[in-house]
Order: sequence, then C-alpha cells, then structure tokens
Amino acid sequence: MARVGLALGVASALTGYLSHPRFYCNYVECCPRDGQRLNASGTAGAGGGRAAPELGRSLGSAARGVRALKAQLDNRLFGQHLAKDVVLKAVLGFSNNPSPKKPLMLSLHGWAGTGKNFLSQILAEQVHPAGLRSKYVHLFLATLHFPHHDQVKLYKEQLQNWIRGNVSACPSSVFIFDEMDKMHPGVIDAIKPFLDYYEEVDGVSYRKAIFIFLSNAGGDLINKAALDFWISGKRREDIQLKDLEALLSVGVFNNKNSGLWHSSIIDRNLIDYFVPFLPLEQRHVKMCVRAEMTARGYAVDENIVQAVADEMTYFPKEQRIYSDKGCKTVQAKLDIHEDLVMREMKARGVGQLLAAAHTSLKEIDAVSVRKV
Ligand SMILES: Nc1ncnc2c1ncn2[C@@H]1O[C@H](COP(=O)(O)OP(=O)(O)OP(=O)(O)O)[C@@H](O)[C@H]1O
Repeated sequence: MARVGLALGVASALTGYLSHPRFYCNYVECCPRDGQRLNASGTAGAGGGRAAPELGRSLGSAARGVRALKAQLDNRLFGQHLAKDVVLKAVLGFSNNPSPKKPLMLSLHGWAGTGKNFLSQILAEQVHPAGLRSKYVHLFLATLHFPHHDQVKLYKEQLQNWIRGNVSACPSSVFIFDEMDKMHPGVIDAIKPFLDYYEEVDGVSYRKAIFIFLSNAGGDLINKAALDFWISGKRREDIQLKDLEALLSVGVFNNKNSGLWHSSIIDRNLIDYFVPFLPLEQRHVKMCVRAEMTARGYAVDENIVQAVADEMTYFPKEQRIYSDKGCKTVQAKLDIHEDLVMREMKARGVGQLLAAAHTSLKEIDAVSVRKV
C-alpha cells in the first residue's frame, strides 16, 4: 500500500514537473506566451539558442531580452549604427508594452548585402531561438511565393489564411517578407487588416506578432545621402535617422517597384519604423571576412582578409568607397581562398611527410652502417 502511494506521489510529482512550461520548453519548441516576446538568454542560432524562453512576464525579462539582442547586434552586425539603434528602440518599446495596440511592423531598406536578412534573423532568433527553422518564424520570398502577376487575388487570400492560422497558433509569430521591391503592388495590402489598430479580427488578435519587410527600394536614396555625408567630410556615424526616414517613406510610397507603391499600409501609417541600411565600406567588408573565418574555425589571416576585400567591387567608380554587394559575396570568395589554403596545407603536409620519411631512412641507414 505504502509502495503504491509512493509510486503515485512520484508519478504526480513527475507529471507536474514535466507539465511545467519551463521544463517542457527545454525540449519542445514553445510559443512565448503573454508578454514574453524576447529570449533573454542571448544565445544565437538554433544550436546554441535552445534555452527555453522565460515564460511569465516581467519588465526585467523584457529588458534582459533587449540587452541580449543589443549584444548580438553589437557583436555581429557591422557598420549599421542606424539600423541597430532603430531596431533596439522599436523592440524595447514593443516588449515593454504588456498590451501593444498593434503588431510591430518594421520596413528594412538598403543596398544588397548590407545585412537586412541578417538582422531579421538575429531578431527572429531572439523571439524564437530556432530562428528561421522555428515553426513560428515565416519567410516569404516575393519571387518564390508570389511570382505571377495575374494571381494577385489568390495570393492575397492564401496570405491572409496563412497569417490568420499561424497567429491563432502562436500570437508571437514572426513574418518576414523578403524582396518587397519585387512584390506585385497590392499583394501586401492583403495584410493591412492585421497590421491595424484592431483588438481582434475575426476572433484573432495580431497585436503580439512581428512583421518585417525587406527591400532594396530606397537603397539608392540612402547611398546618396551616405555619399553626400562622406563628400562633405562628415562622419558616417553622425548620419541620423531624421536625415533618412522621411526621404525613405515618401520615396518608397512613390516608387512603383517597392511593393508598397501607393500602399494603404503607408497611407495609414502602419509601418512603425523605416530602418535604413547604409552601404558598407571596405573596412566593414574586412570585418565580415574576419567573422566568417572565425565562424569556420580558422585563425584570422590578414593576408586573406585583404585579398577577399580587394576582390570586391566598389562604387562610385572614382572614389571606390562602398562595396556594391555589401558583404554578400564574402562567403563565396572565402570558399575559393579556403580551397587554396587547404591545398597549400595539404601540399605542405605531404612535403613534411616526405621530409620526415627521408630523415627516418637516413637514420636507419646510419644504424645499419654502425651494425656492419
Ligand atoms: N552589416 C553586416 N554585418 C555583418 N555581416 C553582414 C552585414 N551585411 C551582410 N552581412 C553578411 O552577408 C550575408 C548576406 O547579407 P544579407 O543577406 O543580410 O543581405 P541583405 O541586405 O538582406 O541583401 P539583399 O538585399 O540582397 O537580400 C549575411 O548572411 C552576413 O553573413
């Protein structure tokens, strides 16, 4: 009898422990519930970021989450002081607010390879540690998911259903729309009702979701502003959001190829922040090369860093200040160098083996001679 009681006690303690969200979420991906929208662990990526989100809200945990995000951005995102500041400010406001009036909506703009996808992934990882692999993080590519101009009506319907279904399952879902500049104008207006200041739409609240648009539209305006700063001898770090924000929103609204051309989303001021990405200089490209070498487990070799940076192309043609693909081709270029380095190391390795064998043979010969 006592044994049965003990077994029941242990079983119920175990069930209680296993059903505790914190324990459970160490092993199964969980949707952060009420208010807990940022992972305070500060770990990045699916591998290292498996720590359970801190369930149960407190301002302290939101602040820790934002600090963790700041640390990630400080360490990993180069040359983007504006994007960093704006996103941190936006996320701090959003996660400090226990009942936001609308979802967080960010529109990221800039030249290719300047870090828009990269920053979105870092942000998504803070909400859902598995990042893009999380079932609560959704990435749409205009050319892949909405390729045909004559199917806009169908896309709108599908998009609404998809978002409704996913936010019902997880209010803190993250939706990233890449290649907005290739999106047919009008498709994106389908999500306008979800971005607006409604408490609920058909019984679903979208107020804890995060929507991120990525676009090259406005990149030329940002580049021109950055170049003007450079020409007038001012520091890049002194460019302020107010120098670019109005220029961007108007530029994007009036740009037929922005995906937001005359969009009611801009019209209704539903975009919380326009986030500008500055063109990257050679020193930033070098930082990307070093980060990539370190990530691959190599000691940083400054000769290779310089060689990769030299292979990139820069604009304007005369001054050659900004990398025209940002850091985008760094990985591919490093692959080639890595190949060369490996071959050289192998060749060196074979040479060393031969030299060692030669020495051994000589030693054997010497012993044989002595024996004779
Ligand atoms: N500012 C940056 N700091 C650190 N790494 C960067 C930065 N920009 C780009 N990278 C590196 O280059 C890769 C490609 O950049 P990313 O995909 O974020 O560019 P993008 O701005 O989204 O470009 P596109 O507009 O062409 O999609 C990233 O995965 C990252 O490794």
